[in-house]
Amino acid sequence: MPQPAPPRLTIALNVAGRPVLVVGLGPVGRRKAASLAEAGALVSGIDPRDDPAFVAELAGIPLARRWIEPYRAERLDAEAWALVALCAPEEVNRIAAAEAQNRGLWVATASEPERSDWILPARQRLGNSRATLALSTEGAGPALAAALVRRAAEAIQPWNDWIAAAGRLRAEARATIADPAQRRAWVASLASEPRLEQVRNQGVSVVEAQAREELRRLRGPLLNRDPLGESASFPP
Ligand SMILES: C[C@@]1(CC(=O)O)C2=NC(=C\c3[nH]c(c(CCC(=O)O)c3CC(=O)O)Cc3[nH]c(c(CC(=O)O)c3CCC(=O)O)/C=C3\N/C(=C\2)[C@@H](CCC(=O)O)[C@]3(C)CC(=O)O)/[C@H]1CCC(=O)O
Ligand SMILES: NC(=O)c1ccc[n+]([C@@H]2O[C@H](COP(=O)([O-])OP(=O)(O)OC[C@H]3O[C@@H](n4cnc5c(N)ncnc54)[C@H](O)[C@@H]3O)[C@@H](O)[C@H]2O)c1
Repeated sequence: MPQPAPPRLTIALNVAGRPVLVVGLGPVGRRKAASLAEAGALVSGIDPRDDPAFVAELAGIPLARRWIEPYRAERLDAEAWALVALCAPEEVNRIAAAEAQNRGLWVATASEPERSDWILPARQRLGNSRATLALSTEGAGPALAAALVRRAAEAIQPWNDWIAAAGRLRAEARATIADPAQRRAWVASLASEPRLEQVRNQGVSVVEAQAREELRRLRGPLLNRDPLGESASFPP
C-alpha cells in the first residue's frame, strides 16, 4: 500500500515586488490574482477573453499586466519569479503545469490540488495587526476552510490588538533588558495564560501600560550606556 503523502508545510511567503503569473482569469483566477496583488506581487494575468462582461469583472483586480491570448509557455519565462497559479480549464492547466514545473516554477493547480506545489489556504486578517490566521484543508473542503477560519478568527478576536502591543513591548524589551535569560523570560510572559486572561478582562491598553511599567523596573545596564558610544559595554 502506498504511504499517504505527509501533511504540507504552511509558510508566510514574501511576494512583494515579485512577478507572478495567473493563467485563466475566471472567478478562481481573479480570486488568486487579488490575493497575490494584496500581498504586493506584480500579477500578470493571461486569458483570451475580452468581452465587456469579463472586462467589468476584472475592474477591481490590480493586474500589473494582462495578456489577451491563450496561455503559451513563453509567458512563463518573462512573467514568473517562482509562483504560477493555474486557473484555466483542466486540460490547459495540465499542459501549463508540466511546462512550468520543467522550468522549476511552483504551480498551484486549481483543478487538481494534489498536483499543486502550493495551495492558498483560507485566510483571515486579525484586526489591524499584520497577523493572518490561515487554514488549509489541502483541498478536502475549501468552503469549510473559509468558514472555519472565520470562526477561529472570531475566537481569538480579544487578542487582535495585543499582537501589535506585544510586538512593541518585545522590541522595547530587546532594547532595555540586558540579561538574555531575563529578557526571554519576560518576553515569554507576554504570551502566558495569566497575561492573556488579563488582556481579555482588562483590555489591551491597561495591560500594555502595566507591562511597560514592569519593563521600566527591569531595565538593565543597556540603557545606561554611554550615549556617545558603546564604551560602557565594550571596554577597550
Ligand atoms: C480557501 C480558498 C482560497 C482562495 O481560493 O482564495 C480556496 N477555495 C476557496 C473557496 C471555494 N472553493 C470552492 C468553493 C465551492 C464550494 C466547495 O466546493 O467547497 C469555494 C467556496 C466559495 O467560493 O465561496 C470549490 C473548489 N475549490 C477547489 C476545487 C477543486 C477540487 O477540489 O478538486 C473546488 C471544486 C470545484 C468544482 O466543483 O469543480 C480547490 C481549491 N480551493 C482552494 C482554496 C485550494 C484548497 C484550499 C484548502 O482546502 O485548504 C484548492 C485546492 C486550490 C486552489 O484553488 O487554490 C477559497 C476561500 C475563499 C475565502 O476565504 O472566502
Ligand atoms: N468554480 C470554483 O469554485 C472552482 C474552485 C476551484 C477550482 N476550480 C477549477 O479552477 C479552474 C477555474 O475555475 P473557474 O470557476 O474560474 O472557471 P471559469 O471557466 O469561469 O474560468 C476559466 C477561465 O480560463 C480562461 N481560459 C480558457 N482557456 C484558456 C487558455 N488556453 N489560456 C488562458 N486562459 C484560458 C477562460 O477564458 C476563463 O476566463 C477550473 O479548472 C475549475 O475546475 C473551480
